[in-house]
Amino acid sequence: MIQTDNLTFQYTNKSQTFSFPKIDLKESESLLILGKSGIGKTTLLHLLAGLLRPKTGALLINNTDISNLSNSKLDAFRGKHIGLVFQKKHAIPSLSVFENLKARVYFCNTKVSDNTIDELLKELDLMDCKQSKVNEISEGQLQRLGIALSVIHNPQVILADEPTSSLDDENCKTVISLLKKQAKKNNANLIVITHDQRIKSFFQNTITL
Ligand SMILES: Nc1ncnc2c1ncn2[C@@H]1O[C@H](COP(=O)(O)OP(=O)(O)OP(=O)(O)O)[C@@H](O)[C@H]1O
Repeated sequence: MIQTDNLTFQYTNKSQTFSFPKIDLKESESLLILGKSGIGKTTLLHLLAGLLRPKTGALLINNTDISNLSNSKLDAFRGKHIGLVFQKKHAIPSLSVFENLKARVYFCNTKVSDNTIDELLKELDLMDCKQSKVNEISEGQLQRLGIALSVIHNPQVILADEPTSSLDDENCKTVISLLKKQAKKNNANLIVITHDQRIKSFFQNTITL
């Protein structure tokens, strides 16, 4: 469950203040946030992830106002409840696919069995490269590993920053379907930000910034 109200943000030493529209998502609802380059999509996503702090406004995730949490509580909250799919891939190149997932579980301070990791690898068609180093796998596999890393700890909120912009039509469809499937599994909220108009039809709720 995500609610925002009167959310504004200003980067240090910049005059522009961003004002974001209200968001009100019930359990398991998804949202597509569209908008042209530079309008503030990534900024909004980083606010929702607690990576930036709002200038004003409320930001509730599962009834916790994350804008009021201390840095350490926010880190713990993010580790437990939020899954981030970044534009830039965040896997560790020198580790294998499996080791990356084990490392993510460790850093999220949670417990996930090796069997559960295998299940996720099967769902995302990554079993063949389970023991491969990240710098030896294909772009598509890397994209799917990004999804696996963002959902391995069963977050209540999945936030994806431009997950499809560099993909062809078929892979674009696959990635959105996988994100939606992973969100559905946990009744999680899925929020995708993009300027990729191809994925509009996959979402009932959309906001254009
Ligand atoms: N760390 C930062 N410090 C200062 N200004 C920033 C910072 N990050 C982004 N900005 C500025 O804020 C504005 C919005 O950036 P943001 O990345 O949120 O846009 P966006 O809509 O996601 O763009 P794109 O679609 O190109 O990724 C831009 O003008 C950008 O230069």
